[in-house]
Amino acid sequence: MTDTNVEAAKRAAGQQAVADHFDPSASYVGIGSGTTIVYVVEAIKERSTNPAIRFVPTGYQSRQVIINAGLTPVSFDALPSGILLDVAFDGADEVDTELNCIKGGGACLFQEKLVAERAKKFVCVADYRKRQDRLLTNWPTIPIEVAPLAQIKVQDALRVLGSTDPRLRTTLLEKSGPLKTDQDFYIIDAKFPTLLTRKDVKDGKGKGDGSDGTWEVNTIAKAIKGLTGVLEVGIFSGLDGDAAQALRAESGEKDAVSGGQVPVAVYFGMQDGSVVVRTKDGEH
Ligand SMILES: O=C(CO)[C@H](O)[C@H](O)COP(=O)(O)O
Repeated sequence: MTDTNVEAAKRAAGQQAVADHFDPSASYVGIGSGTTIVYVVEAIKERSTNPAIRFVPTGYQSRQVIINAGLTPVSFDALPSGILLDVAFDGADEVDTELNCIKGGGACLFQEKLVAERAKKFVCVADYRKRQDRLLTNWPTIPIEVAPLAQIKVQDALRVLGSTDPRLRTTLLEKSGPLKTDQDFYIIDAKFPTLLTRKDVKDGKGKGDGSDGTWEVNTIAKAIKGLTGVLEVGIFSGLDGDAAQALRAESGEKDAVSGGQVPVAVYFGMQDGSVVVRTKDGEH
């Protein structure tokens, strides 16, 4: 499989996700980070001539993609209180059957989570390599954003939770030192065994609470998020869904369907040119 096929898969997924979920009369649209989101923006640009739409970026790269497409960015902290985004699109590093995602391969997980939770619906777009039954199947690590001062302390705590190799992410030119996020924090990439879904735990495949060496997605996300020094964890799961739903209820949104961090749909571009859509009801 060549890179050209992977890029074609990303483009096909982006086109279909935008056709299904982008409304040209939208007011606010979230734009995630990475290489796949570029095709989402390309598809939006093909459809929209509405200059009133404001696009909310999830970091520096995302903002550049919006500007380069001739669209108008608005910073997350400039959004009026109580306003929800009509939709947020983003990529993912891996997705399981319960639509939990690993994100942060591009170090933008904190702002990506803010934007996803603020949207009436969160839609993910990815290529076939990201389509798995469980997290940490093909993607090796959980990205975690930490305060520089707490880096070593958090790495020690991750080892206690069972991470075999929690590594500080460096820049591509390793000699330049640790990679800094848009918040000027560090990223630790923590290796863990493949994560169980809620269904796996119900089916008795493991306790999922770390006591037998297995972790369920939401449980490990909560454990890592609870470590002092951690700004955010690159697991997008049902964790904050209730809070997000409460925010939507408060704003009186009737069409709110997202579970917060968990996408309503994930579009996977496949090797044969087709697109598989995964939702909570299965795949089609
Ligand atoms: O979470 C992210 C950045 O932090 C990206 O959305 C994720 O890494 C997917 O990137 P790509 O589309 O390049 O595969």
